[in-house]
Amino acid sequence: MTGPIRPETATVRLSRATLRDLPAEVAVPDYLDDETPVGVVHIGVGNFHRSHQAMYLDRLLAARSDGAVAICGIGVRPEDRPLLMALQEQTGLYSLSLFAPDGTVDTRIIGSLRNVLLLPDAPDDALARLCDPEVRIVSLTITESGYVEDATTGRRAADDRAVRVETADGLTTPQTAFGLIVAALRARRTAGTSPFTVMSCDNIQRNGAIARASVVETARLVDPDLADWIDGNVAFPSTMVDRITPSPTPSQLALVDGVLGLRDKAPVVAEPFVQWILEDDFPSGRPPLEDVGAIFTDDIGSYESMKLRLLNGAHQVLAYVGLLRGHRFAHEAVADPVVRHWLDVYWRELALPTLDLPDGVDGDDYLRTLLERFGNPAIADTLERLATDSSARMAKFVLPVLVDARDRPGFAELTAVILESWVTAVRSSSSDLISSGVPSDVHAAIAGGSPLLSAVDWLRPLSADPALSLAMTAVRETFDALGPSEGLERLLSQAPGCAQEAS
Ligand SMILES: NC(=O)c1ccc[n+]([C@@H]2O[C@H](COP(=O)([O-])OP(=O)(O)OC[C@H]3O[C@@H](n4cnc5c(N)ncnc54)[C@H](O)[C@@H]3O)[C@@H](O)[C@H]2O)c1
Ligand SMILES: O=P(O)(O)OC[C@@H](O)[C@@H](O)[C@H](O)[C@H](O)CO
Repeated sequence: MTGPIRPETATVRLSRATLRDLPAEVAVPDYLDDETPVGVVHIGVGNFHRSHQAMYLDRLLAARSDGAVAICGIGVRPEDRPLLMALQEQTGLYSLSLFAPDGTVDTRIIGSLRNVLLLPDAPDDALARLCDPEVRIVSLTITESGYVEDATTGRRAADDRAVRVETADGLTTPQTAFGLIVAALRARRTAGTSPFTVMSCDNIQRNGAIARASVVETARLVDPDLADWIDGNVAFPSTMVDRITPSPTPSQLALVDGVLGLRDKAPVVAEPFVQWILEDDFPSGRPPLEDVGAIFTDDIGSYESMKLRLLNGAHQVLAYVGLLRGHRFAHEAVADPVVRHWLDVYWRELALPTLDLPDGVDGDDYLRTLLERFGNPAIADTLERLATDSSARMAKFVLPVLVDARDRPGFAELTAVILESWVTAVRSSSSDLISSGVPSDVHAAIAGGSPLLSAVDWLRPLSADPALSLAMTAVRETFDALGPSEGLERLLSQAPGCAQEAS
């Protein structure tokens, strides 16, 4: 979803030299000439990293905080080349514009990304960066599908084609994020340099454990002793990250151009809301992120579950029900009473009862804030973005709710609507982004009309529920008879909890 990369024009470009030409209301970094070291290497320099972690480090650098560090960004996929080149030309500078629901836009230039490089173009430089003793953290936003080992889905590093290729030659030329991390940890161990901490910032429950398994099992394919050393000596804290960060729309790009008065080829737009909760497990040291709003906790699991089930899970329901109701943007979908009500049913009948909320968090407040965030028209989040990579997202965000909600009243009927809306929206979508995120087993089940519950691997935990199969047939019949949009309206009137007005 990274992009768009904007074409070359004659317009003056964002650069260190043109910072002084920006209007006074655009905050600019005044720390670019200092000697602050690069202390973090980040893999996956997409939109989100630049609206979130890079912004937190920008705040620390701007405050001249002890322990502030700059970032080196690395892309591992050739598709990242245009964005990374644009950032290189701008010496890592880019604008971050926060679009508030009232239409105000707050733009600042972020300077924490000291340099960027692409692994396939500069493998030696990339490895050298990770081996620099000043680097204490290697962080990741490589999407949920980027992790190669996951006990809950049965995914194994040994089955990953790219990992197999790079480990077959002993990781002399790492190609993946995990190959690069393992090669660097091996070199640091040999050199007697303490290991860095690996920090996943992807939306995955227990992202630290999934990152650990992905690194350790990649290492095991090259050297079992190294794998055990990594397992015993490297920290993998879990994190919960939150800020809705879509790809900019053309009108947002035009607005950012107008604000800057010059051309930024790599702008980021996001909502004003931001949250970062971390497990405090950084034995090699870390920046004082708590000074700029991050929260360290011993209770990371309950923050993760809350966010993944209530926000990301609801994004899935919103996307498929919203698409079937004919909407394009998240804010349009939540303004539709039928979609809004389905969201409320998902939250109150299924997701919320499965959660132990973190101390001090009120569920009603959290949901109210989510509705405001989803309803932000200025951010213009598309349902297409939310429906991308849908099979992985349904498995990670929605399935855990459904598994834990099996004894809830109305479970079969509500789950049937969620699953059938997903399949129907995916089947009827003309978007390549949406259909390419659905693996072949799901496509085969959809095309062959075979029962979804037994055909799709990640749905197996629900496959032994005959009431659910029956309810899914009933939903399909309603969609066939009335069309999905009207069908959703009809089914809503029969859904448990819908007599109560959505709060
Ligand atoms: N965008 C958001 O609102 C948001 C909010 C919270 C968390 N996140 C997390 O950040 C991730 C990235 O989101 P984004 O908005 O930056 O997306 P993006 O499309 O802008 O960037 C994705 C990045 O991931 C990299 N990537 C994808 N697959 C990879 C793989 N197999 N190996 C290595 N790198 C890979 C890409 O090269 C790119 O750099 C999400 O999947 C999610 O886990 C995003
Ligand atoms: O980016 P993903 O794949 O984790 O999920 C899609 C959206 O739900 C997600 O990007 C949210 O916008 C984000 O998690 C908000 O913090």
